[in-house]
Amino acid sequence: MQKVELPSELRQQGQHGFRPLDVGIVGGGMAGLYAALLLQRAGHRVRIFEGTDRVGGRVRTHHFSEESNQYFEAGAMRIPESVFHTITFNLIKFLQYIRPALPADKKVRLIPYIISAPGNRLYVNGHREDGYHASSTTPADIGWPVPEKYKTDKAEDLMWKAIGTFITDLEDNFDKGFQKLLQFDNYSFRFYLTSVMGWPDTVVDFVETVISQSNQFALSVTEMVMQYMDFKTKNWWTIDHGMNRLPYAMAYLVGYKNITYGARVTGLSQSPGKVTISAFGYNGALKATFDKVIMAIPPAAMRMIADRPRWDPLKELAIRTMHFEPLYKMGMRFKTRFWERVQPKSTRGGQSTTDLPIRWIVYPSNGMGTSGPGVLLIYAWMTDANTWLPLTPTERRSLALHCIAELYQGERDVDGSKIDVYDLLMGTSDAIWSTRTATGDAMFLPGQFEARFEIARRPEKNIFFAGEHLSYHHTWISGALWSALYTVGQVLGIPNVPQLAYRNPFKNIDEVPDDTIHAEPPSEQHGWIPPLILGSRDGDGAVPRVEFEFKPKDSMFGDSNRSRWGPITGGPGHLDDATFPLDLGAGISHPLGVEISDLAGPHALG
Ligand SMILES: Cc1cc2nc3c(=O)[nH]c(=O)nc-3n(C[C@H](O)[C@H](O)[C@H](O)COP(=O)(O)OP(=O)(O)OC[C@H]3O[C@@H](n4cnc5c(N)ncnc54)[C@H](O)[C@@H]3O)c2cc1C
Repeated sequence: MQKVELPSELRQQGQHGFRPLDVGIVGGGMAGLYAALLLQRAGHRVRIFEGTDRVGGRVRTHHFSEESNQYFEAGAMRIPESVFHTITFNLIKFLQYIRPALPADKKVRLIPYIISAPGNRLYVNGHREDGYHASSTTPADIGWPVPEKYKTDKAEDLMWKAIGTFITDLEDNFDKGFQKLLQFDNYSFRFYLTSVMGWPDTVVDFVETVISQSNQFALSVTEMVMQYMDFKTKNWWTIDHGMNRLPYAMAYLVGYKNITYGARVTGLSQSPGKVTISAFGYNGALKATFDKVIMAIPPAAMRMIADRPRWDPLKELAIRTMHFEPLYKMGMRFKTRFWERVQPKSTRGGQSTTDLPIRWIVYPSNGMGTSGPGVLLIYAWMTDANTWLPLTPTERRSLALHCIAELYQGERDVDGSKIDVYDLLMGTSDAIWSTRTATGDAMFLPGQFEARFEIARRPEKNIFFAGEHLSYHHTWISGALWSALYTVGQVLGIPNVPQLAYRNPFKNIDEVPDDTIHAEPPSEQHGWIPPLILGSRDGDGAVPRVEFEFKPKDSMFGDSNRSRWGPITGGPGHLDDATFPLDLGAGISHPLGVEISDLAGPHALG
């Protein structure tokens, strides 16, 4: 047996007499799932309450059909290979190397994501331009009216002049760099560009149009710098068969018996050393009492929990004001991957930029070069996303088709036929991230990092808070994971909880054979077996011992079951898996998940 050593904090915990905590986690997105696995790795028992019928939250792949590559990412779609995303890559490695291995349909495999490619287009104010690297466009290229001295400046060079120094500082030393950045937190990015950089408005507008989306520069300097530091990354990745694989693999490891679906948490109450969660679903109402609770939900969802303690006024202010921007995505399935066939400007992967309502067209990096149908993605942020909200699903489909038709007007397929997108369309599906849940992405307004961030992630006795918005790295999965890591540290009272990684929690991994992963406890010969459990493999050892009460909704049961009506209770010592509900029924009485509208193409509708 190899000699392995656990991080001292976890070791100490074992030596001082370990008592597993029962932790309730509200929200089965990336933050909730990651927190669950970290806690289980440290020997604690968790139960996730998820309001919808699936885990993953804003990581969501929508499949049009079972055939390969017929999907689009309604939520997260790509991971930049940059230092701030190491936590995500580490998680992926952990999932890849864990033994026993994940079932085939949960395996997570990275494939390259192409961020830009020859043939990508730029179409602004009716000007067409080869948009390969849209950010290298100059005002002169697209006839944008700017003072003479800016006419031949590339958008990316202008942007680098404005924020390059911040990014270099962050890369050198994140904490110091972030403090420096915070000096400008009260400035909107637009104000910074005009007042500190001295740019004329027209130059600001040009850069915002080509590099970003409408009104993004109203966000804080801090937010914009953090957002743009990743976009200069060269290598990007996505997950084969869809990003869904990531949360689904995590949920499998957490153990399905530790997740209750369709459970919208509507109440929280605190008593000394305990927190009681009330959840409501189509099938009934549930109350369960835990040692600690992590709220891994966005602030707007937190606001919708009316029945909860009122905390510090500044915390309530933070929950009320932390800004999220709307995001809109539509997957459009066509009979051919015409964008890869159109002559002469065909393209594989990358994205086109336009000022039309569709804003960005993302060409799939999966299935490139295959024949048969393919799926395009259109993607709009903030004000550009809002445009879509008042339209009906059919109007949204018509508008998107109209825009695509304008972009490919008069062009021909490699076989000589005219590109007729109306005829080629097989179906659309879209996701409006801002309607039901107010969860686009966290995008802080001026002053919000400085004044809202720390108080928002401060625990309230035994209630803790996690989620992408409580990280420095908004809009990314890595932000959600970082926030969970930090929060689990608060829960356990350990400052540096190791990430889930191929090499953790062992320090001297070099002595551990490559095919051994750290879900297996080291041997007893080291004097102590670490409390290392995972819900999928540790049987009832991983199931929380909690008191609970479940009141099934009468109408759900026929007369023969009448004797089961009324509260079902359970608690430490007599917990019975079968009675702790694993699904309260989702989506009917409390629609909570993102709205996804599926439509067939206009011709299919006849
Ligand atoms: C359109 C879009 C594109 C994105 N693109 C990328 C990308 O390319 N790369 C990248 O890394 N990241 C991307 N992101 C960001 C990334 O998806 C998020 O940062 C991350 O998934 C957020 O995870 P979370 O756990 O903090 O929140 P969420 O995913 O929002 O999870 C919260 C969960 O809580 C549940 N919930 C809410 N209220 C309740 C309640 N009262 N009771 C019970 N459950 C509740 C929700 O249903 C949800 O499942 C994108 C996001 C979107 C929306």
